[in-house]
Order: sequence, then C-alpha cells, then structure tokens
Amino acid sequence: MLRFRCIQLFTSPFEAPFIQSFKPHTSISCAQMGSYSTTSSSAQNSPKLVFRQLFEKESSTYTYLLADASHPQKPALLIDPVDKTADRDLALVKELGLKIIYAINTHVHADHVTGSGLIKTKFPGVKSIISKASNAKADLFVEPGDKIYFGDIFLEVRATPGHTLGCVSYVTGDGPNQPQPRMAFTGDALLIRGCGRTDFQIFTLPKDTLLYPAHDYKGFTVSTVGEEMLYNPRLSKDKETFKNIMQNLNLSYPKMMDVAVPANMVCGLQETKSEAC
Ligand SMILES: N[C@@H](CCC(=O)N[C@@H](CSS)C(=O)NCC(=O)O)C(=O)O
Ligand SMILES: [Fe+2]
Repeated sequence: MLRFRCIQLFTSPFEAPFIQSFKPHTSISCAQMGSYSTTSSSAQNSPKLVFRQLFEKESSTYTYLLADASHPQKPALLIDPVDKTADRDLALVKELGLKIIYAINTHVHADHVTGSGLIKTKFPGVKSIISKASNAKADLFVEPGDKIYFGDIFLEVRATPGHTLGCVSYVTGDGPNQPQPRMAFTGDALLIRGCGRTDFQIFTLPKDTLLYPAHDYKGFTVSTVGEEMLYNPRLSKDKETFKNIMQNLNLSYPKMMDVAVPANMVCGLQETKSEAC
C-alpha cells in the first residue's frame, strides 16, 4: 500500500516545508566532491545541483551545502552544520546567491554542537530537520522514505541505524531530472574506510553512489559504495569479525559529549530550549 504524506504543500516546494513520504519506500538517486555543480544531460530544464563539502577541523566534521541553481530562488540546505562554522557557511551561501531554507542533521551529534539553532536565529525562515526517531527537537521531523525537496531536487531519507538513536542518511533522488551519480550523506553510520557503527543499508545503493560521511580522521573526502564494499576494513569483514572490531575500538569519550548531546537535542541552543528549534 502506498501512503503519501506531504507537510504544508505550497505553490512551490522550496517556499515552505515540503516533505513527501512514500511508503513503501521508493528508490531514489546525484554529484561529486569538493566544489561541484552538475546538470543532468537528458533534459534542458533539469535541475542544476550546486554542491560544496565544508570542513570543521576541531571535530573533523563535514558539513554539506546543496542547492538547486536552476530554480529562480536557488533554494539551498546545509547537512550537519557546526555552530563554530555556521557564519562561514552562511557567508558562502550569500556569496553564491543562494537562499538557505533547511538546516538538516543526520543525527544528534556527540562531538560538536549543531549549527541549526544559530542559523535559525540569523535566518528565521530556515527550518531545522532531524529524524523523528532521534527524539530531538526541530521544526520538521523526517522518517525513512520521506523526500526533502529544495527546488526540483530532493533528498530521500534512509534509515541507517546503529550509531545513534534514529540516525539517518540523506540520499539524492534517482528520478529522471535528478543529478547523477547518486550521493549519500551518511552521517556517522559509514565513514570512509570506517564507520561510527554499521549500516548495511547503504550497501544496497548502486556501486557508483558517492559517499559523503559526517567525519573524516584520515584526510579522505569522498568514496563510493563499491570502494567501501571492497576496502572498508570493518564492513568488508564477516559479522563476527565486525562485532569483534567494534567491541574493541577503545575510543575515548568525546570531549564535547556532555555539552554537545544536550544542546543538539534542542537544535544547538541549549539556553533558549525549544524556542530556537
Ligand atoms: N575524539 C573525538 C571523538 C571521536 C569519535 O568518537 N568519533 C565518532 C564519531 S563523532 S560521534 C566515531 O564514531 N568514530 C569512529 C571511529 O572509528 O573513529 C572527540 O573527542 O570528539
Ligand atoms: Fe556521531
């Protein structure tokens, strides 16, 4: 049975929150690394993706900026913004002539405070998004299978459990006018040649899907599903070996844990509680 959910349908998807939910989950698809923009070759009016991979060095966090440059209003979103680099990211949004509409988190981070709340105080029209299952506060809650539109481009929400409660990945669409190859923003579920915890759902995506995690501790910037299936030293092992590796990581308690988690449950602005979310 197909269930369709649409939160606040306005004249165009980016002018207001526009999230569709299709159950059962329909398959999706987009770009490349660093500074990237692409136009689908098949249709003249197809969306043009603007893509930037941004880095916050204290927590080794990647923030991703995506926008639909073909749309007159150039709607943009940030995935996993960090409070310390929110101003830098917003300055880039302005320089590129984009309109930020969403601040999205893959999960409640333990190592840094999200920039969502801060971004919303500077741009009150921006909606924060996180998964419903995370139990964190936000303007919009997504579930696996939901589609988040910015202009004519969308991200599908994919459940990628294991790292934190309700942690999800955001995957670009595979519709006829969506940029190719697909891109998966994996949060901490899958790191390049590593993982925060496992997520085998990522490996059901096409092998040329570009993988963009929330962190990198070794200098990598992008990988593919095919590469990680072959060379990820954790996920290429059998289940027992994997369990053994993960039980013996001996990672230290994240320095920011006691500050970051409570703050990230309320959009990054703990003092003002829910108002900023
Ligand atoms: N030392 C850092 C925390 C490092 C850490 O625990 N990273 C997490 C992702 S952030 S929740 C992780 O899952 N790492 C996996 C790995 O293999 O490193 C700090 O103190 O902040
Ligand atoms: Fe994390």
